[in-house]
Order: sequence, then C-alpha cells, then structure tokens
Amino acid sequence: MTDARTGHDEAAPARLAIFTDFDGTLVEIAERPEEVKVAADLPRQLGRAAEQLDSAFAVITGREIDDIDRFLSPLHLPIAGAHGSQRRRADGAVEGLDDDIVRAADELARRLEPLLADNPGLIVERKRGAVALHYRQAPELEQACKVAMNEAARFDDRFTLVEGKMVIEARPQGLSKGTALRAFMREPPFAGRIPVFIGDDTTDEDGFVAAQELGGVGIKLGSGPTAARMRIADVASVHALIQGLGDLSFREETGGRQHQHV
Ligand SMILES: O=P(O)(O)OC[C@H]1O[C@H](O[C@H]2O[C@H](CO)[C@@H](O)[C@H](O)[C@H]2O)[C@H](O)[C@@H](O)[C@@H]1O
Repeated sequence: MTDARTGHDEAAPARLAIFTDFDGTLVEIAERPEEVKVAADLPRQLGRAAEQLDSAFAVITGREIDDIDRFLSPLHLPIAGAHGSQRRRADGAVEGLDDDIVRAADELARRLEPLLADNPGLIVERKRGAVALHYRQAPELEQACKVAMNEAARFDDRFTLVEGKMVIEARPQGLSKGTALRAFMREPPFAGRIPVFIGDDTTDEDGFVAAQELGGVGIKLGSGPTAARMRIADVASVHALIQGLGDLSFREETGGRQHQHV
C-alpha cells in the first residue's frame, strides 16, 4: 500500500535518501572559508555510503558546487550549492540561474567594496547568484555588516538576506535548502524514499522542515532552537551516522548477500 501523503510504499523496507550540509556538519568550522580541513578518509566514506544508498545521497550547502567538488575530490555527488541557487542532479545535469540574477549578485558584491577597503578583516565570497559577507575575523563589525548588506540588497528585491555562523548572505528570493531538497525528492534516485537532512546552522532550517513535511526527519548538529526533530552531537557523529545508515540500507536491500566495495 502506498502512503498518499509521502508516496512511500508501506510494504517495502524503508529506503532512505540522505542529505547533508557541509560546513559545521561534514567538516569543522575554520577561521576562513578556504581553511576547512577535510578528513583524509571522508570522500571514500561518503562515496561508499552513496553507493549503498543507490546514489540517493546529496550535499545541500551554502557553498558553490565547485567548492564542494574540490574539497571532496575525487568524489562527485549530487549537490545543491549557494543555498539552492545551483543544483547538480544525480544524472549529472546542472541547473543554474539566469545570467541576469548572477550579474545582479556581482553588482551587490561590488556595493560592499568600500566596507571591505576600510576593514581588511572582512571577507566577501562571491558566488554565482549569491554573496556571503564574513565577519569571523572582526566580530565587532557584525552590526556594520548587517547594515551594509541591507543597504547593498536594498536596490534589488530579488534577494533575501540570511544569517549563518559569523556570516550574512544574500541569496535569490524563493530559493533555499528546502526548495533544493524538494527538487531532489521529485527525481530518481531520491523519489519515493524517506528524506533525512543533517545540518548545523540557521540556513539548514528550511531543509529540516522540507524533509519532515515529506515524511522524513531533520537532524540538527549542536544546540539552539530548531525545527529538526532529532539532534546529533558533533561532526564525528555525523560521519558515523552516515556510515551506519549506508550499512543499514545495504543490508535492508540485499540481506548482506552482495559483494560490497570498501
Ligand atoms: O551550508 P553550509 O555547507 O554549512 O555552508 C554555509 C557557509 O559555510 C561557509 O562559511 C562558514 O564556514 C567557514 C569555514 O568553516 C567559516 O569561516 C565561516 O565563518 C562560516 O560562516 C562558506 O564560506 C559559506 O559560503 C557558506 O554559505
């Protein structure tokens, strides 16, 4: 029998689709965006889990897709980047934004240049269709950054501002980690599975809500208010959870009879 709300076949074993955030979830937070350290074995571990899940494994991140490819090389996963602005589907096709909104994001970043010139501790990350203003090296400038971002985004109502860990970002209106998760869930190999989304930050909340509305679960790393129904302690536990869910899926599917790559 099929559950009318979620589309899951109730007679079949529960098949999972795993979605995970990157910064603060798969890797520890670092002082600067380019300084994150990826555990040496992480790409192999994630690749193994993806194989066990029949490729129903994706990263949903605020970073650009290329960034994640570089950090997880040689692994190429389905990825939603820049808070849902870019998406590489499981079949490898990439969805992006119109050039117009990409140019508008560049323009928004240019409006921040005077603030940067006066405050070398600040970092602006320019993405295709999104902009992040980091103040981790200058926490006393948090309020000034918020004011500057609001001012820079004021000219273009196609952007929404979102706050993350020591960062304020502009992303296109109507796009989020939630819209990205829902888009994956409409396509193979994710469709018909139970979504699990793991994240640590406020920008992950849309992903938790989407996963739960689709009959799955959100898992929040760390403390703080959240819509997620479950919590997890730290990055090491996320690695162990992904490995465990991969193993479980493999056993459910095959009864452990098939040969598995390690
Ligand atoms: O959605 P995520 O994968 O968690 O990405 C969110 C943002 O992460 C990065 O910034 C954060 O991590 C940096 C490195 O640890 C840290 O220095 C910074 O303070 C954090 O905000 C990334 O640079 C952003 O582009 C992502 O949107």
